[in-house]
Amino acid sequence: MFVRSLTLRNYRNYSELHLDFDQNINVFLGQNAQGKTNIIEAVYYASLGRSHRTHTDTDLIFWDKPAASVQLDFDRLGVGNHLEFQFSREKRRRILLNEHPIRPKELIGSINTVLFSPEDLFLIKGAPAGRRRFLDGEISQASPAYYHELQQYTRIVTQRNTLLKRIRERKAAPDMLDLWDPQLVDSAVKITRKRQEAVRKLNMLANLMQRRISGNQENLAITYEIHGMEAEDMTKDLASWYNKELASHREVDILRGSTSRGPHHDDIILTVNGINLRSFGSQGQQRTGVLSLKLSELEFLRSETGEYPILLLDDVMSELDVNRRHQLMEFIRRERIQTMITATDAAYFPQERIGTYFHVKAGQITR
Ligand SMILES: Nc1ncnc2c1ncn2[C@@H]1O[C@H](COP(=O)(O)OP(=O)(O)OP(=O)(O)O)[C@@H](O)[C@H]1O
Repeated sequence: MFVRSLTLRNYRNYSELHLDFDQNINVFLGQNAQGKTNIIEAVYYASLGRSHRTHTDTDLIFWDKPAASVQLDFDRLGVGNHLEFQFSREKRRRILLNEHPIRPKELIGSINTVLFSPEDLFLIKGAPAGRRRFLDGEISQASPAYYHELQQYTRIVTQRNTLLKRIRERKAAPDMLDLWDPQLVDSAVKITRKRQEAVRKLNMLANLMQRRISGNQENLAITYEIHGMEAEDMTKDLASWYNKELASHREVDILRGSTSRGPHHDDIILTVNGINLRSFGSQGQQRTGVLSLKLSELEFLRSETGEYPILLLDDVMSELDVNRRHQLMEFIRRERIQTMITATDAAYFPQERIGTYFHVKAGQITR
Protein backbone atom coordinates (compact mmCIF):
# COMPACT_ATOMS: atom_id res chain seq x y z
CA MET A 1 0.00 0.00 0.00
CA PHE A 2 1.23 3.49 -0.71
CA VAL A 3 0.03 7.05 -1.08
CA ARG A 4 0.88 8.46 -4.51
CA SER A 5 0.04 12.08 -3.84
CA LEU A 6 -1.40 14.52 -1.36
CA THR A 7 -3.20 17.76 -2.18
CA LEU A 8 -3.99 20.25 0.57
CA ARG A 9 -6.09 23.37 0.34
CA ASN A 10 -6.17 25.72 3.34
CA TYR A 11 -5.19 22.83 5.59
CA ARG A 12 -3.23 24.02 8.70
CA ASN A 13 -0.43 26.30 7.40
CA TYR A 14 -0.73 25.12 3.76
CA SER A 15 -2.86 27.31 1.51
CA GLU A 16 -2.14 25.22 -1.62
CA LEU A 17 0.06 22.15 -1.79
CA HIS A 18 0.49 19.20 -4.13
CA LEU A 19 3.04 16.50 -3.23
CA ASP A 20 4.03 13.38 -5.13
CA PHE A 21 5.46 10.86 -2.69
CA ASP A 22 8.33 8.42 -3.03
CA GLN A 23 7.02 4.87 -2.75
CA ASN A 24 9.66 4.08 -0.13
CA ILE A 25 11.31 6.74 2.05
CA ASN A 26 10.14 10.36 2.27
CA VAL A 27 12.11 12.64 4.57
CA PHE A 28 10.65 16.02 5.57
CA LEU A 29 13.35 18.34 6.87
CA GLY A 30 12.85 21.76 8.37
CA GLN A 31 13.07 23.88 11.48
CA ASN A 32 10.43 23.77 14.19
CA ALA A 33 6.89 24.95 13.41
CA GLN A 34 7.26 24.91 9.60
CA GLY A 35 4.58 22.32 8.76
CA LYS A 36 6.35 18.92 8.82
CA THR A 37 3.98 17.27 11.28
CA ASN A 38 1.02 18.78 9.43
CA ILE A 39 1.87 16.48 6.49
CA ILE A 40 2.04 13.41 8.72
CA GLU A 41 -1.20 14.47 10.39
CA ALA A 42 -3.00 14.73 7.02
CA VAL A 43 -2.01 11.17 6.04
CA TYR A 44 -2.88 9.85 9.52
CA TYR A 45 -6.24 11.63 9.35
CA ALA A 46 -7.00 9.95 6.05
CA SER A 47 -6.47 6.52 7.60
CA LEU A 48 -8.66 6.92 10.69
CA GLY A 49 -10.84 9.95 10.05
CA ARG A 50 -9.35 11.80 13.01
CA SER A 51 -6.22 13.71 13.90
CA HIS A 52 -3.73 12.51 16.50
CA ARG A 53 -3.42 16.08 17.76
CA THR A 54 -6.93 17.50 17.95
CA HIS A 55 -10.52 16.31 18.26
CA THR A 56 -11.80 19.47 16.60
CA ASP A 57 -11.80 19.36 12.81
CA THR A 58 -12.05 23.15 12.48
CA ASP A 59 -8.54 23.36 14.02
CA LEU A 60 -7.35 21.90 10.72
CA ILE A 61 -8.65 24.85 8.66
CA PHE A 62 -6.19 27.65 7.86
CA TRP A 63 -6.74 30.43 10.45
CA ASP A 64 -9.10 32.83 8.68
CA LYS A 65 -10.41 30.61 5.89
CA PRO A 66 -13.96 29.22 5.83
CA ALA A 67 -13.09 25.77 4.48
CA ALA A 68 -10.30 23.31 3.78
CA SER A 69 -9.73 20.09 1.88
CA VAL A 70 -7.36 17.13 1.89
CA GLN A 71 -7.09 14.82 -1.12
CA LEU A 72 -5.07 11.65 -1.48
CA ASP A 73 -4.42 9.25 -4.31
CA PHE A 74 -3.46 5.87 -2.91
CA ASP A 75 -2.93 2.31 -4.08
CA ARG A 76 -4.40 -0.55 -2.12
CA LEU A 77 -3.79 -4.14 -3.22
CA GLY A 78 -2.84 -2.80 -6.64
CA VAL A 79 -5.98 -0.71 -7.11
CA GLY A 80 -5.83 3.08 -7.32
CA ASN A 81 -8.26 5.10 -5.15
CA HIS A 82 -9.03 8.72 -4.52
CA LEU A 83 -10.01 9.98 -1.09
CA GLU A 84 -11.19 13.49 -0.29
CA PHE A 85 -12.07 15.27 2.95
CA GLN A 86 -13.90 18.59 2.91
CA PHE A 87 -13.90 20.66 6.10
CA SER A 88 -16.01 23.71 6.71
CA ARG A 89 -16.56 26.06 9.66
CA GLU A 90 -20.30 26.09 8.88
CA LYS A 91 -21.14 22.56 7.77
CA ARG A 92 -20.30 18.99 8.75
CA ARG A 93 -17.25 17.48 7.14
CA ARG A 94 -17.71 15.39 4.01
CA ILE A 95 -15.70 12.31 3.06
CA LEU A 96 -15.64 11.08 -0.54
CA LEU A 97 -14.08 7.80 -1.65
CA ASN A 98 -13.71 7.62 -5.43
CA GLU A 99 -16.15 10.55 -5.69
CA HIS A 100 -18.85 8.81 -3.57
CA PRO A 101 -19.77 10.21 -0.14
CA ILE A 102 -19.02 7.71 2.64
CA ARG A 103 -19.58 7.63 6.40
CA PRO A 104 -16.55 7.78 8.74
CA LYS A 105 -16.87 4.13 9.71
CA GLU A 106 -16.67 3.12 6.04
CA LEU A 107 -13.28 4.77 5.95
CA ILE A 108 -11.72 2.27 8.36
CA GLY A 109 -9.42 -0.07 6.47
CA SER A 110 -9.04 2.11 3.34
CA ILE A 111 -5.56 3.39 4.15
CA ASN A 112 -3.64 1.80 7.01
CA THR A 113 -0.97 3.72 8.90
CA VAL A 114 1.32 3.18 11.85
CA LEU A 115 2.35 6.38 13.58
CA PHE A 116 5.33 6.63 15.89
CA SER A 117 5.85 9.95 17.67
CA PRO A 118 7.61 10.97 20.91
CA GLU A 119 4.25 10.92 22.73
CA ASP A 120 4.17 7.15 22.17
CA LEU A 121 6.48 6.74 25.15
CA PHE A 122 3.31 7.28 27.17
CA LEU A 123 2.16 3.99 25.77
CA ILE A 124 4.48 2.36 28.25
CA LYS A 125 4.58 4.97 31.00
CA GLY A 126 0.97 6.09 30.92
CA ALA A 127 -2.40 4.76 32.10
CA PRO A 128 -3.98 1.50 30.80
CA ALA A 129 -6.52 3.46 28.69
CA GLY A 130 -3.72 4.45 26.28
CA ARG A 131 -2.62 0.85 25.83
CA ARG A 132 -6.21 -0.28 25.25
CA ARG A 133 -6.59 2.47 22.64
CA PHE A 134 -3.43 1.28 20.93
CA LEU A 135 -4.60 -2.32 20.80
CA ASP A 136 -8.14 -1.43 19.71
CA GLY A 137 -6.78 0.87 16.99
CA GLU A 138 -4.61 -1.95 15.71
CA ILE A 139 -7.34 -4.54 15.54
CA SER A 140 -9.90 -2.07 14.13
CA GLN A 141 -7.66 -1.12 11.20
CA ALA A 142 -7.56 -4.77 10.19
CA SER A 143 -11.12 -5.67 11.18
CA PRO A 144 -14.03 -3.22 10.78
CA ALA A 145 -16.24 -5.86 12.49
CA TYR A 146 -14.17 -5.48 15.66
CA TYR A 147 -14.55 -1.69 15.49
CA HIS A 148 -18.34 -2.10 15.38
CA GLU A 149 -18.30 -4.61 18.23
CA LEU A 150 -16.32 -2.15 20.31
CA GLN A 151 -18.88 0.59 19.68
CA GLN A 152 -21.63 -1.84 20.58
CA TYR A 153 -19.83 -2.83 23.81
CA THR A 154 -19.30 0.81 24.82
CA ARG A 155 -23.01 1.46 24.27
CA ILE A 156 -24.00 -1.52 26.45
CA VAL A 157 -21.67 -0.45 29.29
CA THR A 158 -22.99 3.12 29.16
CA GLN A 159 -26.60 1.92 29.27
CA ARG A 160 -25.84 -0.56 32.07
CA ASN A 161 -24.15 2.23 34.07
CA THR A 162 -27.21 4.46 33.64
CA LEU A 163 -29.38 1.60 34.88
CA LEU A 164 -27.06 1.00 37.88
CA LYS A 165 -27.51 4.63 38.92
CA ARG A 166 -31.28 4.39 38.55
CA ILE A 167 -31.30 1.26 40.71
CA ARG A 168 -29.21 3.10 43.31
CA GLU A 169 -31.81 5.89 43.30
CA ARG A 170 -34.57 3.25 43.56
CA LYS A 171 -36.02 4.31 40.22
CA ALA A 172 -35.49 0.84 38.70
CA ALA A 173 -35.54 -2.76 39.96
CA PRO A 174 -32.21 -4.66 40.32
CA ASP A 175 -33.49 -7.60 38.26
CA MET A 176 -33.55 -5.29 35.22
CA LEU A 177 -29.82 -6.06 35.11
CA ASP A 178 -30.70 -9.62 34.09
CA LEU A 179 -31.66 -8.18 30.71
CA TRP A 180 -28.38 -6.34 30.20
CA ASP A 181 -25.79 -8.70 31.62
CA PRO A 182 -26.05 -11.49 28.99
CA GLN A 183 -25.53 -8.88 26.23
CA LEU A 184 -22.59 -7.42 28.10
CA VAL A 185 -20.99 -10.85 28.59
CA ASP A 186 -21.50 -11.81 24.97
CA SER A 187 -19.84 -8.64 23.69
CA ALA A 188 -17.09 -8.70 26.37
CA VAL A 189 -16.11 -12.24 25.37
CA LYS A 190 -15.88 -11.33 21.68
CA ILE A 191 -13.68 -8.32 22.42
CA THR A 192 -11.45 -10.10 24.91
CA ARG A 193 -10.89 -13.07 22.59
CA LYS A 194 -9.96 -10.83 19.68
CA ARG A 195 -7.60 -8.78 21.85
CA GLN A 196 -5.94 -11.90 23.25
CA GLU A 197 -5.41 -13.24 19.75
CA ALA A 198 -3.91 -9.91 18.61
CA VAL A 199 -1.62 -9.75 21.66
CA ARG A 200 -0.35 -13.26 20.95
CA LYS A 201 0.66 -12.16 17.45
CA LEU A 202 2.09 -8.81 18.58
CA ASN A 203 4.06 -10.56 21.31
CA MET A 204 5.82 -12.77 18.82
CA LEU A 205 6.46 -10.01 16.29
CA ALA A 206 7.52 -7.36 18.80
CA ASN A 207 10.03 -9.74 20.35
CA LEU A 208 11.60 -10.40 16.96
CA MET A 209 11.97 -6.63 16.51
CA GLN A 210 13.31 -6.06 20.01
CA ARG A 211 15.97 -8.75 19.52
CA ARG A 212 16.95 -7.25 16.20
CA ILE A 213 17.23 -3.71 17.53
CA SER A 214 19.00 -4.66 20.76
CA GLY A 215 21.50 -6.95 18.99
CA ASN A 216 19.92 -10.06 20.56
CA GLN A 217 20.39 -8.67 24.06
CA GLU A 218 16.76 -8.20 25.03
CA ASN A 219 13.57 -10.22 24.93
CA LEU A 220 10.29 -8.34 24.95
CA ALA A 221 7.10 -10.06 26.10
CA ILE A 222 3.57 -8.67 25.84
CA THR A 223 0.70 -10.23 27.75
CA TYR A 224 -2.98 -9.39 27.98
CA GLU A 225 -4.26 -8.87 31.52
CA ILE A 226 -7.94 -9.36 32.24
CA HIS A 227 -8.86 -7.05 35.09
CA GLY A 228 -9.74 -9.01 38.23
CA MET A 229 -8.82 -12.41 36.83
CA GLU A 230 -6.69 -14.58 39.12
CA ALA A 231 -4.20 -17.16 37.84
CA GLU A 232 -6.49 -20.06 38.74
CA ASP A 233 -9.33 -18.54 36.65
CA MET A 234 -7.34 -18.43 33.44
CA THR A 235 -8.25 -21.88 32.24
CA LYS A 236 -11.96 -21.36 32.91
CA ASP A 237 -14.55 -20.57 30.28
CA LEU A 238 -14.52 -16.80 29.75
CA ALA A 239 -18.30 -16.35 29.51
CA SER A 240 -18.90 -18.22 32.79
CA TRP A 241 -16.16 -16.19 34.46
CA TYR A 242 -17.71 -12.87 33.34
CA ASN A 243 -21.16 -14.08 34.45
CA LYS A 244 -19.85 -15.01 37.88
CA GLU A 245 -17.92 -11.75 38.27
CA LEU A 246 -20.84 -9.55 37.21
CA ALA A 247 -23.10 -11.36 39.66
CA SER A 248 -20.67 -11.13 42.58
CA HIS A 249 -19.96 -7.42 41.89
CA ARG A 250 -23.56 -6.41 41.40
CA GLU A 251 -23.93 -4.67 44.75
CA VAL A 252 -20.66 -2.78 44.39
CA ASP A 253 -21.56 -1.79 40.84
CA ILE A 254 -24.92 -0.40 42.02
CA LEU A 255 -23.21 1.58 44.79
CA ARG A 256 -20.64 3.03 42.37
CA GLY A 257 -22.99 3.39 39.43
CA SER A 258 -20.38 1.79 37.17
CA THR A 259 -19.44 -1.61 35.77
CA SER A 260 -16.31 -2.94 37.47
CA ARG A 261 -15.50 -5.88 35.21
CA GLY A 262 -15.03 -6.07 31.45
CA PRO A 263 -12.52 -5.26 28.70
CA HIS A 264 -12.86 -1.54 29.40
CA HIS A 265 -10.66 -2.18 32.48
CA ASP A 266 -8.10 -4.55 30.95
CA ASP A 267 -4.44 -3.80 30.23
CA ILE A 268 -1.42 -5.07 28.36
CA ILE A 269 1.80 -5.72 30.28
CA LEU A 270 5.22 -5.34 28.66
CA THR A 271 8.32 -6.96 30.12
CA VAL A 272 11.95 -6.96 28.96
CA ASN A 273 13.98 -9.96 30.06
CA GLY A 274 11.23 -10.63 32.59
CA ILE A 275 11.27 -7.11 34.09
CA ASN A 276 8.21 -4.88 33.92
CA LEU A 277 9.09 -2.15 31.43
CA ARG A 278 6.70 0.41 32.87
CA SER A 279 8.04 0.25 36.44
CA PHE A 280 11.67 -0.74 35.99
CA GLY A 281 12.70 -0.16 32.36
CA SER A 282 15.38 2.44 31.58
CA GLN A 283 14.50 5.31 29.21
CA GLY A 284 16.44 3.56 26.44
CA GLN A 285 14.68 0.23 27.05
CA GLN A 286 11.31 1.94 27.07
CA ARG A 287 12.08 3.66 23.76
CA THR A 288 13.24 0.43 22.19
CA GLY A 289 10.15 -1.29 23.57
CA VAL A 290 7.84 1.24 21.97
CA LEU A 291 9.74 1.10 18.71
CA SER A 292 9.50 -2.71 18.67
CA LEU A 293 5.82 -2.50 19.42
CA LYS A 294 5.30 -0.03 16.57
CA LEU A 295 7.30 -2.13 14.13
CA SER A 296 5.34 -5.19 15.17
CA GLU A 297 2.17 -3.28 14.25
CA LEU A 298 3.52 -3.10 10.71
CA GLU A 299 3.91 -6.87 10.56
CA PHE A 300 0.60 -7.41 12.30
CA LEU A 301 -1.27 -5.29 9.76
CA ARG A 302 0.58 -6.91 6.90
CA SER A 303 -0.45 -10.37 8.10
CA GLU A 304 -4.08 -9.21 8.47
CA THR A 305 -4.43 -7.17 5.29
CA GLY A 306 -1.80 -8.58 2.93
CA GLU A 307 0.17 -5.32 2.66
CA TYR A 308 2.44 -3.21 4.84
CA PRO A 309 0.72 -0.09 6.13
CA ILE A 310 2.29 3.34 5.73
CA LEU A 311 4.79 4.17 8.44
CA LEU A 312 4.69 7.70 9.86
CA LEU A 313 7.71 8.64 11.97
CA ASP A 314 7.21 12.05 13.52
CA ASP A 315 10.26 13.56 15.11
CA VAL A 316 11.57 10.32 16.54
CA MET A 317 15.02 10.16 14.95
CA SER A 318 16.44 12.34 17.73
CA GLU A 319 15.01 9.91 20.31
CA LEU A 320 17.02 6.96 19.01
CA ASP A 321 20.74 6.29 19.18
CA VAL A 322 22.82 5.77 16.04
CA ASN A 323 22.56 1.97 16.09
CA ARG A 324 18.79 1.92 16.48
CA ARG A 325 18.38 4.56 13.76
CA HIS A 326 20.50 2.44 11.49
CA GLN A 327 18.54 -0.74 12.21
CA LEU A 328 15.29 1.10 11.64
CA MET A 329 16.30 2.59 8.27
CA GLU A 330 17.68 -0.75 7.12
CA PHE A 331 14.42 -2.47 7.96
CA ILE A 332 12.29 0.13 6.14
CA ARG A 333 14.53 0.00 3.09
CA ARG A 334 14.71 -3.78 2.93
CA GLU A 335 10.97 -4.26 3.31
CA ARG A 336 10.18 -1.33 0.99
CA ILE A 337 7.67 0.15 3.43
CA GLN A 338 6.35 3.55 2.42
CA THR A 339 7.52 5.86 5.18
CA MET A 340 7.16 9.57 5.94
CA ILE A 341 9.78 10.82 8.38
CA THR A 342 10.06 14.29 9.84
CA ALA A 343 13.28 15.65 11.34
CA THR A 344 14.96 18.96 12.01
CA ASP A 345 18.41 17.76 11.01
CA ALA A 346 19.73 15.86 7.97
CA ALA A 347 22.54 14.49 10.18
CA TYR A 348 20.13 11.82 11.48
CA PHE A 349 20.19 10.13 8.08
CA PRO A 350 22.91 8.20 6.27
CA GLN A 351 25.24 10.09 3.90
CA GLU A 352 24.12 8.12 0.87
CA ARG A 353 20.80 8.88 -0.77
CA ILE A 354 18.06 6.81 0.86
CA GLY A 355 14.85 8.26 -0.59
CA THR A 356 13.28 11.60 -1.44
CA TYR A 357 14.07 14.62 0.71
CA PHE A 358 11.61 17.48 1.06
CA HIS A 359 12.53 20.82 2.55
CA VAL A 360 9.72 22.38 4.58
CA LYS A 361 9.62 26.09 5.26
CA ALA A 362 6.59 28.10 6.39
CA GLY A 363 4.01 25.99 4.61
CA GLN A 364 6.05 25.64 1.39
CA ILE A 365 7.70 22.39 0.34
CA THR A 366 10.55 21.92 -2.12
CA ARG A 367 12.10 18.62 -3.20
N1 LIG B 1 -5.19 26.01 11.61
C1 LIG B 1 -3.99 26.51 11.30
N2 LIG B 1 -3.90 27.52 10.37
C2 LIG B 1 -2.69 28.03 10.02
N3 LIG B 1 -1.52 27.62 10.56
C3 LIG B 1 -1.56 26.64 11.50
C4 LIG B 1 -2.79 26.05 11.90
N4 LIG B 1 -2.52 25.09 12.83
C5 LIG B 1 -1.16 25.10 13.01
N5 LIG B 1 -0.59 26.04 12.20
C6 LIG B 1 0.83 26.36 12.08
O1 LIG B 1 1.54 25.21 11.65
C7 LIG B 1 2.84 25.28 12.18
C8 LIG B 1 3.16 24.00 12.92
O2 LIG B 1 3.32 22.99 12.00
P1 LIG B 1 3.84 21.57 12.43
O3 LIG B 1 3.20 21.15 13.68
O4 LIG B 1 3.72 20.73 11.24
O5 LIG B 1 5.37 21.92 12.77
P2 LIG B 1 6.68 21.06 12.57
O6 LIG B 1 7.37 21.56 11.35
O7 LIG B 1 6.38 19.61 12.64
O8 LIG B 1 7.50 21.54 13.83
P3 LIG B 1 8.26 20.74 15.01
O9 LIG B 1 9.60 20.41 14.45
O10 LIG B 1 8.35 21.81 16.05
O11 LIG B 1 7.42 19.58 15.40
C9 LIG B 1 2.92 26.43 13.13
O12 LIG B 1 3.56 27.49 12.49
C10 LIG B 1 1.45 26.73 13.40
O13 LIG B 1 1.25 28.09 13.69
